[in-house]
Amino acid sequence: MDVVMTIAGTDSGGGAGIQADLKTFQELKVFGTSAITALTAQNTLGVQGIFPISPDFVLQQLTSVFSDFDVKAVKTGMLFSAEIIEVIAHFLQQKNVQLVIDPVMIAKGGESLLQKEAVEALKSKLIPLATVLTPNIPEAEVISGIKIENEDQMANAAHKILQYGVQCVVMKGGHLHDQYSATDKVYLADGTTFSMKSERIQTKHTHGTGCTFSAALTSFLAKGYSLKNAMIEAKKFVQLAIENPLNIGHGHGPTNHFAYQQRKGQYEVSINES
Ligand SMILES: Nc1ncnc2c1ncn2[C@@H]1O[C@H](COP(=O)(O)OP(=O)(O)O)[C@@H](O)[C@H]1O
Ligand SMILES: Cc1ncc(COP(=O)(O)OP(=O)(O)O)c(N)n1
Repeated sequence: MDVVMTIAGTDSGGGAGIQADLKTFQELKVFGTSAITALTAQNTLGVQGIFPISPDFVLQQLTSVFSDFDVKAVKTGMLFSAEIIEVIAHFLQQKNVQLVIDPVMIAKGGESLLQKEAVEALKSKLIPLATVLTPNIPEAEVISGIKIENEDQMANAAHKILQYGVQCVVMKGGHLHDQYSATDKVYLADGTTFSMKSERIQTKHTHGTGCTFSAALTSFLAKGYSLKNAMIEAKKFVQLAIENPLNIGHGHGPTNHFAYQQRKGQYEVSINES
């Protein structure tokens, strides 16, 4: 059994964060472990409270898991502070794992999940260790310092981020103003690029899509898929999760982690090489 880990914050409402990651791991038949960076009191309407965990205790969780399991791949989500990022980066730089970083900054309701002064630590300490970085458009703007309104700016931002030392950047297109499609663009350090296009689902139930995508990507990497195939299957996982909503909660509801196993044979992501 392949062992994976999520280093992230909790979501008491179960749609994002640690809960979304573990549900995704379970559906993809990898063994999920975790190190929790912060507790959030959260539901589909927003984040009502944040209780950060001390950096020492984050380290204790990492040490417990790694001293016992052969962890193949790790993903990070909500990291909250520079101090927590520094502890994680110091720990992971001594480990031989594939690392997926979802640079979570702001929740859908506008609440900050990463302190502003932590962005520098993310850029200088953690991103250089990553196999893949999966920013949404606003996160890519903060990390690169480039405003993104068109494809050229997207490419410029991705190439600037690649210079921080990460091997691959996936610019997630959920926030792009495209009525018909949700296109994620993938930029690799070797200069190759491809895009993954799917139909844009008209729904408000997209809470936790970024967490779910990065957890699925981490699972497929742990199972030995190539970077490209892991990316394509992760996109399929999140598309089916959005397309088959659970319709629970009174706000932006969670996605459906069960749908991939039920319907994966019925859906293909459209790939465009360039
Ligand atoms: N309405 C939608 N229809 C289909 N796919 C979507 C939709 N919204 C987001 N996605 C997909 O969900 C994933 C997460 O994207 P995004 O919303 O940009 O990230 P985040 O949740 O981090 O803000 C991406 O693969 C994106 O293309
Ligand atoms: C604890 C926690 N982690 C991450 C997020 C953000 O999740 P994301 O997948 O980006 O989804 P939305 O915030 O856009 O719904 C979160 N809310 N909580």
